[in-house]
Amino acid sequence: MGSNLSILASIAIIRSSFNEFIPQEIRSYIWQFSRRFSSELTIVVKESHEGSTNHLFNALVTYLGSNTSCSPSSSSSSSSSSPRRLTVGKSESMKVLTYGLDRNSEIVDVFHGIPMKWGYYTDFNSTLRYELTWYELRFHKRYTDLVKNKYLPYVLDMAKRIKDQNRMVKFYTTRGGRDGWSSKGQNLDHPMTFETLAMDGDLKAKIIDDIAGFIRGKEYYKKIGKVWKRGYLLYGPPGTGKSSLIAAMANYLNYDIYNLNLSAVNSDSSLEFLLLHMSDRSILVVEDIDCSIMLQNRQAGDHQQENNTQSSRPQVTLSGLLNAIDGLLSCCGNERIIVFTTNYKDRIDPALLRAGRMDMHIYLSYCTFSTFKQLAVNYLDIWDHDLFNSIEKLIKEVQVSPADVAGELMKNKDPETSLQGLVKFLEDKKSEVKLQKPEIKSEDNNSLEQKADDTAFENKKEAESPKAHSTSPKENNYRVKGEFEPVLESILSKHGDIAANCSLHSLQCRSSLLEIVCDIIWKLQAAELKNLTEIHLKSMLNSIQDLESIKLEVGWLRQRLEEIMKEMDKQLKGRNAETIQSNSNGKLNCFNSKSSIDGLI
Ligand SMILES: Nc1ncnc2c1ncn2[C@@H]1O[C@H](COP(=O)(O)OP(=O)(O)OP(=O)(O)O)[C@@H](O)[C@H]1O
Repeated sequence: MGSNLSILASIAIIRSSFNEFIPQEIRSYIWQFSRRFSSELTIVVKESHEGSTNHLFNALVTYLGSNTSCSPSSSSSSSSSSPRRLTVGKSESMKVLTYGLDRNSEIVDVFHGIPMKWGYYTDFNSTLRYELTWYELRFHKRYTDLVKNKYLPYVLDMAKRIKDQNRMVKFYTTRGGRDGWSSKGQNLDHPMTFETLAMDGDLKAKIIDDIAGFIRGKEYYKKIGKVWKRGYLLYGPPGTGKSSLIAAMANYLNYDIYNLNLSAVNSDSSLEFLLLHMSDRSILVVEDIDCSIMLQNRQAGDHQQENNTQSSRPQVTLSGLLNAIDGLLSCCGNERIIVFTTNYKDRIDPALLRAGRMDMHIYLSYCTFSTFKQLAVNYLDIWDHDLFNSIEKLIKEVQVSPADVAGELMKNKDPETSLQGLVKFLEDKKSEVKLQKPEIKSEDNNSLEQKADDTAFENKKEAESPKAHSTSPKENNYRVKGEFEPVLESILSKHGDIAANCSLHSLQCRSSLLEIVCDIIWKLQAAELKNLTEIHLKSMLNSIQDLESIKLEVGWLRQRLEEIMKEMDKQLKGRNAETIQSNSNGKLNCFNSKSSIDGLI
């Protein structure tokens, strides 16, 4: 293969010298004469075709240009020899320098082991005062079908990919109403990549795998009859990297971002209009989906009416959004990614979150030690330091976002000073939390959220207390998400090993079931209790009944959920219809959170 290539390269050099020194007319005559005896076929690709732009010509400019600069297009199915003269330039819409064949130069592209001999020629037409340019492809006649059916489509496809890879990612925003997207789009100059994004290694690898699988999945999606799109829900506290992850995705895929501000869209038809005017290979982002519109109220009845009572301006409805995501409308685009972000996953209607709409739910957590270590590499260029041990200990004790940590690390370029600053910041946070304890415990504080915090705090305190627990997740080797560990610890401590008699025996299955229980407790004790709806409660009860059916001992939790359900019924019945419509929408607005989980764990 190597010697073949060098022979072909030498031929190309001789040909290009020949082109430089022999006049065009004589060259044409010689070629025509020699081709009578040749087994080669020549295909000519002109700049325009049937009166309009020839896309194959433009694709060749990109494809052959990239081959000359040894860029990624030299895939396993194709390799090429280098030409002697190149052109080079950079346009505003490209991230990199782009190369091209210079006039009258040639290159051999080897496709599946077969030489494809390309030449780029120009001729000045003095009558039209116009320079004609064209590419010629020469290959052995026996490969005609291969060239037509495989090679040329391959060139078109590769050129598109190379162009997409090299072009600047654009960022579009909604202009409101029927005005569509901001017309030109801004160049997205966000430097975040998966290399610089600080995140636990496994999760990062899982996300990259998922995205890579998606972009390779054209045939698979076609085969299973699904629209080629994928949804990601990014949730977690502020400053944990949701927007950064979106930027990393866009830079990895080289997809444009369409940032959809739902509150600026005044009807379902405007939303349709916007989605129809997005390009393929793009990411649709709806940030803070829980705040954008009153999407969580689907179960309460007529949305339009509901929305109109809450705001004088009509808005997008939940069914409009669902239709946009996976109704017929979604078939109008290909290779699209939809990303929702929220700080409060529980506030989103489950219909929006189900698989097929949001295929992967990604929790962005508070800063862990491994996240910190990546930030230290990014910001200070250090992999280790004497202060790392203290930081590891402190980071486990306080909840700080990667944004908080990044902010501290940015304050000083000297690692010692910067890390000392971070240690101080974490210690201050720790003592702030300690100072807040008596405040939260204050008897006369009746606010629902604080009571919920209070209970959460009590549980955390119990989990942190040095008093030995009779059963701990670690003792049982149960593995649950980090944020559930204290909850599980409290459950096991109060109720013993509730999975001991479970009919599923593997540790992994039991851990997953315990995560469901923790999730329910978490939801009950979290500050979002005021948003608890009847539908949420019913779904929790269903899960608990399923868990009981496989002998998980969660009768205590079922009983409590039933009590809450009864209380909710009582409250809803007690209110008059008008109040229900304007206020509660089936939510447990004034249920006392403390009593909902008091004594549970
Ligand atoms: N995981 C991370 N890796 C690297 N930098 C991060 C990460 N998380 C946050 N940062 C830093 O903090 C800044 C804010 O983070 P970002 O906007 O991505 O958080 P967010 O979760 O989207 O916040 P919000 O919920 O408030 O919108 C980023 O510009 C970045 O500098």
